[in-house]
Amino acid sequence: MTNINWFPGHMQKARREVAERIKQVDIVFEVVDARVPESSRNPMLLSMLNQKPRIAILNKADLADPNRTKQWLAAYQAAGQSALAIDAQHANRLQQVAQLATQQLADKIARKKARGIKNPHIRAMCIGIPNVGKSTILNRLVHKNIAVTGNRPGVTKNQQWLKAGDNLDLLDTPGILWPKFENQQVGLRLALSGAIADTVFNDDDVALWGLEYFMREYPARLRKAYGLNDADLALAPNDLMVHLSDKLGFGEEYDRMATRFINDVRKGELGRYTLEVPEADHADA
Ligand SMILES: Nc1nc2c(ncn2[C@@H]2O[C@H](COP(=O)(O)OP(=O)(O)OP(=O)(O)O)[C@@H](O)[C@H]2O)c(=O)[nH]1
Repeated sequence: MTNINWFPGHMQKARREVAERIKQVDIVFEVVDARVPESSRNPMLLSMLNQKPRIAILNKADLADPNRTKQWLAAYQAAGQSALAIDAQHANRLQQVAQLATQQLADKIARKKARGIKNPHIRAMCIGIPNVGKSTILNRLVHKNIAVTGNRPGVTKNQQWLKAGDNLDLLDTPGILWPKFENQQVGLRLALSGAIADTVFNDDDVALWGLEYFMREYPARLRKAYGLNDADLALAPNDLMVHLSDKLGFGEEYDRMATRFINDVRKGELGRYTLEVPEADHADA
């Protein structure tokens, strides 16, 4: 996992580099974490795209709540945005990436064919915040086709195109954007899911926020994972944390309990979860 301190200078440089590379592709694969589809995107990408087509790839769908993933895909669809949920780790549904890109660029491909180009190639790149799985997707897509397709005119010399299918070429390095902590909730969601491991938050705050979220949204998971009953789940989150600490043998070492809870969530001990649902007016999804 890339560990980057996003100082303003870094952000500007990353932004410039990504914007420059976007110019070289026909379509952008915007990779997000399916457990935090909104919080793990940088809204600034939209302005950098300059109308360039994009496919939202909700990666790590194996860790996310399947019902909520469906809701997210429906929200994207309702907003006219093509989106796909995949599990790059296990190479699940990856072939749909190329299919969707071909569909979305059908007009452009047809125009090229009309000009006599027999097999027009689509040029694409993965973009996203750290740790969402950009490199895994890239590696999986080029897996069987590791051959480098060579430099193209107008492309920075040290950048290469990798063959990712019969008519799909991928830029060899993904574009990294910084996470955007628009509000505290965004940061807490990213921290709890482990989308971003190092944040300004301490474990106590992240764990308490997470426990409250699970009590509200996924109480049955807590019940099962920690053997809790109705009375336990009726406690205030703070009191439940104290109760859990006692129950799991951490006593008054609440910080250890907090870390344990966060790790349980991240490792999937509490099942598959998604920490946000699409808003009704999810206009720019
Ligand atoms: N469970 C699960 N894990 C995944 C999936 N895709 C990637 N990972 C894991 O997520 C971690 C980050 O994946 P990377 O491909 O390195 O992510 P990246 O976006 O390239 O990260 P940076 O290099 O930090 O920008 C790795 O441990 C991967 O194994 C997925 O679909 N499911």
